[in-house]
Amino acid sequence: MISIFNNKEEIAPHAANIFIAAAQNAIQQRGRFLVALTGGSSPVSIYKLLATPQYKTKIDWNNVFVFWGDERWVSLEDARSNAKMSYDYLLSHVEIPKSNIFPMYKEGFLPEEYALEYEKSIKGLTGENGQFDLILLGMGDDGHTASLFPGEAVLQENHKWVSAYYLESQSMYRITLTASIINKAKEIVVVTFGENKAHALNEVLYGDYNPEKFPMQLIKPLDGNLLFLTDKAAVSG
Ligand SMILES: O=C(O)[C@H](O)[C@@H](O)[C@H](O)[C@H](O)COP(=O)(O)O
Repeated sequence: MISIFNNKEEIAPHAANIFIAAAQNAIQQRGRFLVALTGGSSPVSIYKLLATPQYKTKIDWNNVFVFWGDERWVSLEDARSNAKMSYDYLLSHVEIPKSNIFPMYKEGFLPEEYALEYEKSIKGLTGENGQFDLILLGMGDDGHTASLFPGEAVLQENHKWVSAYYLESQSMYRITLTASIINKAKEIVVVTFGENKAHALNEVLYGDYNPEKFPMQLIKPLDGNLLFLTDKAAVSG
């Protein structure tokens, strides 16, 4: 499903309300809310909103468990860290136990080793079913999502839930949830807007199936819901 807003400012309250509803339902039904956050610039206004008293008091943060969809393999203080961004705008402003937060980086680990650890951490909460209550994703201008980049071997990963690899084009390691675990989620919300996304979004939604070129096409929940939150500029292509 796709919801098209007039502009990006209208997206944030809608996304924040989806987050709150998903958290309240999950906590009511299963006693905890398991969410994967996204990096990029698109979620910033959503995180800021969730950190305001009006929104944050609607969630029992003690029962929220935070993971990420992907990460640049950089320290948690690095300006490129998705975890840092999420702390700066959201996690530092809510009463969430530190032990409920699972950044996709750990000092002293190799990225591939930590990918295995990260998968274990997810299994520790979900068991073998691997079901997140909510996964937030963004989409790059090239149609990548999380760190599922066009043409990379990780696109074919059907077994591992978490994978780390060296991304030549950015000269850095990336660590990412794979499509196989993302697609197990109850709810997947893709936040992407602006005219730069128009070409990729059009291909992802209406083009031929070619996930090697537009990896976002791999995101097809097995049993859950997929929602795109976008603006008019991104559907103008
Ligand atoms: O940057 C990241 O951490 C994510 O890996 C990436 O998938 C991101 O969501 C897109 O690149 C969109 O980024 P923008 O929201 O900045 O357009």
